[in-house]
Formats: sequence, structure tokens, C-alpha cells
Amino acid sequence: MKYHFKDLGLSNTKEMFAKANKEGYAVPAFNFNNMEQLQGIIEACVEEGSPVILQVSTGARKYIGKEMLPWLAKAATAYVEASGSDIPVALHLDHGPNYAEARDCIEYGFSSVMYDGSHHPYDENVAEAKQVADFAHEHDVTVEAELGVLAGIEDDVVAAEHVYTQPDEVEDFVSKTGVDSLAIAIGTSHGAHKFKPGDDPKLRLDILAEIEKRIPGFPIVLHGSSAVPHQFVEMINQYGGQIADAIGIPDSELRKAAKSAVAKINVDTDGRLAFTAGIREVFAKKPGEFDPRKYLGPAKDYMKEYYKDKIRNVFGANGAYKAGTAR
Ligand SMILES: O=C(CO)COP(=O)(O)O
Ligand SMILES: O=C[C@H](O)COP(=O)(O)O
Ligand SMILES: [Zn+2]
Ligand SMILES: [Zn+2]
Repeated sequence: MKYHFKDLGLSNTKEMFAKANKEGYAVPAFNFNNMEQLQGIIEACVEEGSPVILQVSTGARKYIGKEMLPWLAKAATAYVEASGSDIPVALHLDHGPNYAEARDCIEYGFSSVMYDGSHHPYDENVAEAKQVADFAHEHDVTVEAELGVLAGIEDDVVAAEHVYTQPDEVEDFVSKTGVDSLAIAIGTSHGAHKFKPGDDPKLRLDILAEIEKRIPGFPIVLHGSSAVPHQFVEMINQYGGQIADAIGIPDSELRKAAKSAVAKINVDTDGRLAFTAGIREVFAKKPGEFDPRKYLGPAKDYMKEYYKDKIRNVFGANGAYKAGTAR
């Protein structure tokens, strides 16, 4: 063990999820790749008093660098402490591809890991998820696994159609693996193109209800839950970008899910859109600007304000802990 997550001021997701399910909100899990996105996320959650899961894909971990990442997480928890807030912060591996990557993350200070074996045959998914959970639990790290395949692009896996989670499998899966939370497929998908124009953008909340009946109170995770806000897509296109037919999950669908056993909702695309819109706006309006603070700062602020709104109006996680500020 190079770092243990507790030495970085981080928390695992156990108490976060128990409180979220008891009180009927969902914990936001926001992906990040750089310092400004991390600032946007942590400032939003501190100001709202919301717990937060800082989520890093394998690609993001490579981009940041595995040696630098634990200290970015430590920077975030130091910020929380200085702000007077007491929100718990988790550092979570998103879509971990195998045991080796999950283990390496745990040894480098992650407090939570996802093993995503959803595209493997059921028995292989069970076996590797259990291997990850056994190692993780020795170090008090929590584990998320997945059943069902999200449509769209999932890392290198491309599922053309939704393969919804089968409620009949979930009880067997969680008892055999010992994982702490379960990601399910009920119609969400990754990226900015979740539905085609003309589709009815609905989630299969009936499948969610069936799953809840089989594993009452067990923390459920929704991936691919960005709303793909029009205002940012329009800004991007107005200022020289080209994103066509971008459609996300309506807030109303997510709000229903957040009130149920869904304890964690993943958002990456919305933050990317807000951030990109902010940069493009500055570049278009002030073509002479070349100070990174002058375009990354506004980008961060768009992301932060959007996430604050989402925490209040969709996740319902505001006020779960003490709010603070340190800027
Ligand atoms: O599920 C996600 C990360 O694991 C992110 O989903 P979005 O692409 O909808 O933001
Ligand atoms: O689910 C995937 C996340 O949105 C991260 O995507 P990424 O692999 O491009 O970093
Ligand atoms: Zn998956
Ligand atoms: Zn995902």
C-alpha cells in the first residue's frame, strides 16, 4: 500500500449511501480530468453541503498521472476542511476494467472502486467482482459492480441496444460477490447522444422497482445520467462548435430515481459541456486572450453553478452535511 485513503482525508461510500437511501437523495458522482474541473466539483459540493464522489476513469487516471492523483484528492479534502464543511469525499475508480487496475487504485489511495464486468459472461463477472471485493474489503474500500449493458459507447465496448438489467439476477449477484453497490441498466447511456430526435426519453423505472424488491435498501447506481443541457450545447455551437442532436436524461426522470434506492448518480458529459461552452465563449468573444486563468476560470464557474443547481433540484443532496466556503 503506497497510500491508504484515510491518510488523504477520504471516505468510502458506505455511510454516504446508507444516509442517502435513508433520507431519499442521491450522492453525486462527478468525473474529472484536471484541477479546474476538480475545483468546480468540490466548490459546488462544499457550498451545497453535499457528499461527493470524485470519479476517475482509467483514461483520466493516465491523463492526470497515478502519482499526482492522490495529492489532487488530498487537495480536495484539505479544501473541504479549510472551508468549515464536513462533507465526505470519496475517490472512486470509474469502470475499472479488471482486478489488477482496481488493486492498483486501492494501493494508490482510492476509497472506492468500480469493477465493470458487465460485458463479460455472468459467471466471469461474478468471479472477478468477488476477487475485487475481497481485496478491497481488507482495506475498508467499497466496491461497485455492474449488471446489464448500457447502450452507446462504454469505454471500448459498444452496445448497439440496451441490455436491461435482469431483476432475477441481482440477488444472486450481490450475495455471491459481496459488492457494496450495483450499477444497473434501465435506459441511461454514456455521452451526449442518449436518445434519437423523436424518441420518448424515458427510463425503465419499472425495472428499477423490480430490482428494489429483490434487494431492498441495497445501494443502486445509475451511470450515463447527464441531462445534456440545451444552453451549453447551444453556446458551444454558437461559438464555433459542432454538436448535433444531443439529447440527455430529463431531470424529471432522474428526480424520481434519486428518491428511490438509487444512491449514486454519475455525471460526466454535463460538466464537459459546461466547461467547453465556457472556454469557447471566451475564445470567441476575446480572441486576443491567452491567459489560461481567463478562460479556464469561467469554464470552471459554469460547471460549478450547473452542478450546484443539479444537486439542489435533481439529486436533492443539498444540506445533507454542513456547507462551507473557502474562496
Ligand atoms: O456514467 C458516467 C460515468 O461513469 C457518465 O455518464 P454521462 O456520459 O451521462 O455523463
Ligand atoms: O463512463 C465514462 C466516463 O464518462 C469517462 O470517460 P473517459 O473514459 O473518456 O474518461
Ligand atoms: Zn458497463
Ligand atoms: Zn459510467
